[in-house]
Amino acid sequence: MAANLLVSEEKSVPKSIKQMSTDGDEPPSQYIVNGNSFGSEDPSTQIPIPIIDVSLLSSESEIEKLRSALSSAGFFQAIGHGMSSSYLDKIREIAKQFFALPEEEKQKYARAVNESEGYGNDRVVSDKQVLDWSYRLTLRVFPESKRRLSLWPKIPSDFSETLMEFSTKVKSMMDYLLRCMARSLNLDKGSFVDQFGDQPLMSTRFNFYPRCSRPDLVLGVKPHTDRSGITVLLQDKEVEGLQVLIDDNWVNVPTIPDALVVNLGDQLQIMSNGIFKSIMHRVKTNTEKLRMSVAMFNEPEPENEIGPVEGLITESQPRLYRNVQNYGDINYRCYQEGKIPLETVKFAHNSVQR
Ligand SMILES: O=C(O)CCC(=O)C(=O)O
Ligand SMILES: [Fe+2]
Repeated sequence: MAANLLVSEEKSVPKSIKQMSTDGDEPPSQYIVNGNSFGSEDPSTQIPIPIIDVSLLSSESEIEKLRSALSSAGFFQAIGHGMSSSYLDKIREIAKQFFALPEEEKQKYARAVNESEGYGNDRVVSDKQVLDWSYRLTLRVFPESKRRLSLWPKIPSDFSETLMEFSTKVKSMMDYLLRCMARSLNLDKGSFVDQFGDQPLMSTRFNFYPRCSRPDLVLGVKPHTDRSGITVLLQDKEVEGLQVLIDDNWVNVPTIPDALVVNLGDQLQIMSNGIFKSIMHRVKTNTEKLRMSVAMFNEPEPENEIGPVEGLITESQPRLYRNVQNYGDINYRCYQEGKIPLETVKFAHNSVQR
């Protein structure tokens, strides 16, 4: 069934986004978002984006701020994470240098059709799919044994070393945050992080969004929730574009140069029995400036069965989700079939609770 939905990625778009961007072309129909533009954009709606100081999370007041941010929006800007401004600039710099390489050089790391790792555009899974106005380089960083080093750029020469170091730092921040999240709900501190297992999957995605002549019609990334457990995002230092859906309004996430955006993915919504939210987000395009970002996604070992933490299942808050294995596959299949992945793993209340 699903295989029928796969279309040839090569055939789908004749002219590259880069070329269309340079030529100022009117984007072709495959890129036009119509009909599914749920949520409204009202610049007068000022919803403040929570800021959490990671270095203060030993205090009860900051933990409470964390709980409140994750249970309302599932999302915050992290400061006090120990990575300096110049260090974060170094990460932005390797992204910038890679994307500035001639296309021919970048193609050495091209993503194979129907694979997720490597350099290229949006992965095409359906004829009906609206395409993202972006290029990305996706690389698995953990477990180390699953790195495909042939896809790691040789230029700039410090790319691999810089990425390995950044991944290690982000991973340890994520593990710490997962413990704090459990603490914020009065759970054992391993309640979430232990579900990731010994060999969680962590990938990085370098995103590059060229200028676009029709930001009113074309998105850098379509509305989605992340399939991960937890995502950390380094935004462009100057150019905004990320928006989150809060109370049916698309809210801009301002760029704070030293902050890392943290958002939960679907698998934390499952583990927290729906208390924490996996936020819907998207990326806008713009006519003036290109934008870059670096996302790190961490998700449980696929063989691990994950599910709502027992302590969060109560009479007033019954089990919302069933236990699942390999949520990544479920998410991918749903995406192909146009279903909302989290809806398909909801617990049927007439079955026996485990
Ligand atoms: O570029 C961004 O700001 C966000 C990208 C994103 O949501 C993703 O890669 O999943
Ligand atoms: Fe995302």
